[in-house]
Formats: sequence, C-alpha cells, structure tokens
Amino acid sequence: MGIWEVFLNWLRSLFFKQEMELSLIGLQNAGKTSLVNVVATGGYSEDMIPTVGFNMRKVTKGNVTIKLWDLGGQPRFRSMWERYCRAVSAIVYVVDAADHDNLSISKGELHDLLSKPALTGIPLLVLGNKIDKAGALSKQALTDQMDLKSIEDREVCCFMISCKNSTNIDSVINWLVKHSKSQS
Ligand SMILES: Nc1nc2c(ncn2[C@@H]2O[C@H](COP(=O)(O)OP(=O)(O)OP(=O)(O)O)[C@@H](O)[C@H]2O)c(=O)[nH]1
Ligand SMILES: [Mg+2]
Repeated sequence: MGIWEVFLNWLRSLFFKQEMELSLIGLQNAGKTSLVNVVATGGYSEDMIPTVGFNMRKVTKGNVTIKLWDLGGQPRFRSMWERYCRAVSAIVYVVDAADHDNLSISKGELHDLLSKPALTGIPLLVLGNKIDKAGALSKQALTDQMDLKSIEDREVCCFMISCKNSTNIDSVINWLVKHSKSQS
C-alpha cells in the first residue's frame, strides 16, 4: 500500500466511523457472555461465570464501534432488561436452541419484553445458539417455537449459531455492522 492510499484510508476511517449500542438479552446459560467473548476476541470457554447484573463491553469491527450491554439472564435480573434496551439500535436475543425445557419460558420473556411501549420498533436479532449440540432445533423449528412470525412492529432476523465452533458468527457481525450503517 502506498503512502497516499494509507492516508486516504485514514481519512475514510475518520469520516465513516460509526457507533452503535446493542443489548444482549436471553435466559441464563443461553450463551450471551460467550457470544461477546467470541465476537471480541474469538475466545470460547466452557467454564463461564453467570453474569451478575450486567457488563458493558466495547468492540470495534472495521469502522464500527459496538457498545454491548451484556445482561444477566437469571430471573432476578430480568426486570432490568427493558431499561437497558431503551436506547439501543438493536436488541440481540440469545436462545439455547438445545434446551427444549426452557424454550417456552424464553419465548414468554421475549414477547413480554417486546410488549413494552418504550421498545416499539427497535430491530430484533434472534440467535439460536449451541447448534453444535445434538438435538438443537432447526431455524424453522426455533422460529415456530419462539413465535417470531407474530412480531410485526419491527424488523426481525434470526440466525442459528455456535459460539463453541464459531459457526455463523461472521453473519452476526455483518448484520450488526450493516445495521449500524443504515441507522446513521
Ligand atoms: N455446547 C455449547 N455450549 C455453549 C455455547 N455457547 C455457550 N455455551 C456454554 O453455555 C454456558 C453458559 O454460557 P454463558 O455465556 O455464561 O451464558 P449467559 O447467557 O451469559 O448466562 P448468564 O450470564 O447467566 O445470563 C457455558 O458453559 C458456555 O460454555 C455453544 O455454542 N455450544
Ligand atoms: Mg452472561
């Protein structure tokens, strides 16, 4: 790369810098913190500590700086989800696609959250995680069981991912980055 090109790239990065804010929501053990780690550093660990309250992480992808609110999914933290979703460009809802027992609770919590008037219209990205596990649902089955088709007041997108194997993480990042551009 010539010096001129380097200079132009630097200028471009100054002008096209984007910022976006996201909230990661979902039941405990869904894999929210694992997703943050995989997106930020590519690292994955089996040995995770449940998030107490919330954590904030900033991740830069190209020209986009993403501020991530990683919220605790245990029942005692769910009442604060709404507060951390009010100012965001998108809500990322993580579901353990292999945990059939908790799907209806996850669906209930999602639809409860989306019913809050302050959150009307905020785009939703639903991620079915842990597809490396035997018995994980297909995208169609997850869409049906989470009743995603009934959500009509916002843009909804769904990907099936594995934080463990880094499956489809690039699609998630692309969606987020594209989304931040359409917002500005
Ligand atoms: N097999 C498999 N396990 C995963 C995957 N992603 C996360 N896990 C495991 O799921 C467990 C919970 O992950 P966390 O990222 O802590 O879940 P969380 O949603 O942040 O949970 P809370 O902070 O309590 O809300 C950990 O043991 C992870 O290793 C995956 O893609 N595949
Ligand atoms: Mg966590």
